[in-house]
Amino acid sequence: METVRAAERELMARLPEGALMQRAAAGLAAACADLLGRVYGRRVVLLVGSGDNGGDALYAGARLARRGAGVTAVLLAPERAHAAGLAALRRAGGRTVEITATAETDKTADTAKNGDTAKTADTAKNGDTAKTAETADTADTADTAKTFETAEHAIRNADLLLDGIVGIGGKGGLRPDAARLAAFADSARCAVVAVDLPSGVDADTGEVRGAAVRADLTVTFGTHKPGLLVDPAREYAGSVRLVDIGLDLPGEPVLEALQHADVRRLLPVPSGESDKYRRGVVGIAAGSARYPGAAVLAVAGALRGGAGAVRYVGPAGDAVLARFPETLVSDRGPRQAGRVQAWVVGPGAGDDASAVAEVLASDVPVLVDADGLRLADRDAVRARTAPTLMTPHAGEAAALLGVPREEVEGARLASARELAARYDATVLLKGSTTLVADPGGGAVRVNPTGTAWLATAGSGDVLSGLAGSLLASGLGALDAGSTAAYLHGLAGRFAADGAPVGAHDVADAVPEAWRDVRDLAD
Ligand SMILES: NC(=O)C1=CN([C@@H]2O[C@H](COP(=O)(O)OP(=O)(O)OC[C@H]3O[C@@H](n4cnc5c(N)ncnc54)[C@H](OP(=O)(O)O)[C@@H]3O)[C@@H](O)[C@H]2O)[C@@H](O)CC1
Ligand SMILES: Nc1ncnc2c1ncn2[C@@H]1O[C@H](COP(=O)(O)OP(=O)(O)O)[C@@H](O)[C@H]1O
Ligand SMILES: [K+]
Repeated sequence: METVRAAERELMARLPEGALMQRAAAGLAAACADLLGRVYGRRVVLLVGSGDNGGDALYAGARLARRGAGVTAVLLAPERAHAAGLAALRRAGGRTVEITATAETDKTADTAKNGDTAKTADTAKNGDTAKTAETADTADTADTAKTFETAEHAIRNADLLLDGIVGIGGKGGLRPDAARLAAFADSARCAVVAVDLPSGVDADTGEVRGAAVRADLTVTFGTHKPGLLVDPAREYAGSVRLVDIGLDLPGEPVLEALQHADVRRLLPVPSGESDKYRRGVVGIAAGSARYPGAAVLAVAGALRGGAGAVRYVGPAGDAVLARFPETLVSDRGPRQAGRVQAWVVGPGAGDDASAVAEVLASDVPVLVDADGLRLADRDAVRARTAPTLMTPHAGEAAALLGVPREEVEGARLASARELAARYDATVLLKGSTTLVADPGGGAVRVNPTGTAWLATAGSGDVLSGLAGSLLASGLGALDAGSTAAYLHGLAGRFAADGAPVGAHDVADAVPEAWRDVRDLAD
């Protein structure tokens, strides 16, 4: 987030004080109004932390109050709440509930004990304040419980809840009092809007440590924070709306997502001079007596990926030919199977280590999947001169990294990068958010088309064949992996259309995905 902060600093130096926050708050209030439909008479609750994220919530609350909403701000650290934002809310007729900090978790309780009369004066002046913290001496456990109870009551009766606890300034997991408010937000019946990002998620990595707010909508400012696009944080964010506050972000982004127009530019299209060999031949070394279906599905994907021919090597030749008579089947090992422009090795391959070693020793691009990942020698992968694309799911990535699966699922971005660095290979990490990372660093590609309907046995085999075919037709590993994931996701959506499908249905829908990209780009 340092780039965002630097861009904000630069812009703030050129703008009148508070202008950026006003832009943010205006966009936030507009998004809330859209969600509410009618603003007048609605009950809006703001969860307000001690930083500028709370300030955004307060200013947006003031705007909604001016349009007739009944707005209550729950102040997590009343003495440190954004002063101008709070004043604006009060001027607009908003109410406040002041959380008395749990003594052992927040030093502001001590400040209060020293006689913080400003708070009392404020509340007295503003007669509609729900909590009356007479003197600081009453800041005991019972008082704390009471303020939380008041907050919970307000949240239970709200039509809309804004989470302004922390934004990009949040450090580590939410502290206990903030976590308690996040839990209230979780049980709220109304829509929850996160300000900039759901409190408790890491803006840079998408990691979630401990409690975090689950939002229906996140209104984010200036730029999509990388964490909002990667699970698990993505799930906490709900849908994401970007408010342009005029930031000019320098440098390379951490994440990027292909769009239709990008994919169309990448898709190989045969020309007048093409023949089947010039379009590229992809070799599939997959399947076993136990898992012949993996070979069939990988070939099914490969036939739809742009290569001019698919060569199959392995013990499932009969099954492959029965389904796809156009396949060139060889009963010899990969080394003797004839020339290919790229290999796919591993799906359903069992323990055939020699096929994996032979393929890795070739000088053409190689995609390693499934069993192949376990059997691939790391030094052999690192020593390759042609590109290597590895396509693990979280469990396979965890085994390669020597960590529990949950660790990969909780830190997808870091895991994909780490694996790419260790193997000096491009890594496509499959799952709820598919990421493709190059070994040299640079922006990681996040696939925007995925759907949970793809979580069906064998759909990874289809993806391998598809990506291998794109490698054979000349795309680099990053482009082949991300283009395949894009088409695969679309194909999953078209095939499923809201109902369960098998992996072969996904393969059958790839041409439809291809046409969609070609026809709808721009
Ligand atoms: N800059 C700009 O121009 C613009 C910025 N904008 C907005 O500002 C936001 C960034 O504001 P920010 O930098 O004030 O930090 P913020 O996210 O409010 O958090 C810091 C506060 O949280 C606290 N805290 C920290 N960790 C915590 C935890 N684990 N659990 C609980 N509390 C924790 C921390 O407490 P402390 O550590 O100081 O005790 C501190 O008080 C940004 O996301 C966007 O919304 C927009 O208006 C556009 C213009
Ligand atoms: N929850 C999910 N949301 C979106 N895509 C998913 C989800 N779960 C799995 N997928 C996708 O489904 C495919 C499953 O592949 P994989 O795990 O290799 O299964 P298999 O080995 O059975 O083929 C991958 O493309 C993966 O990204
Ligand atoms: K927030």
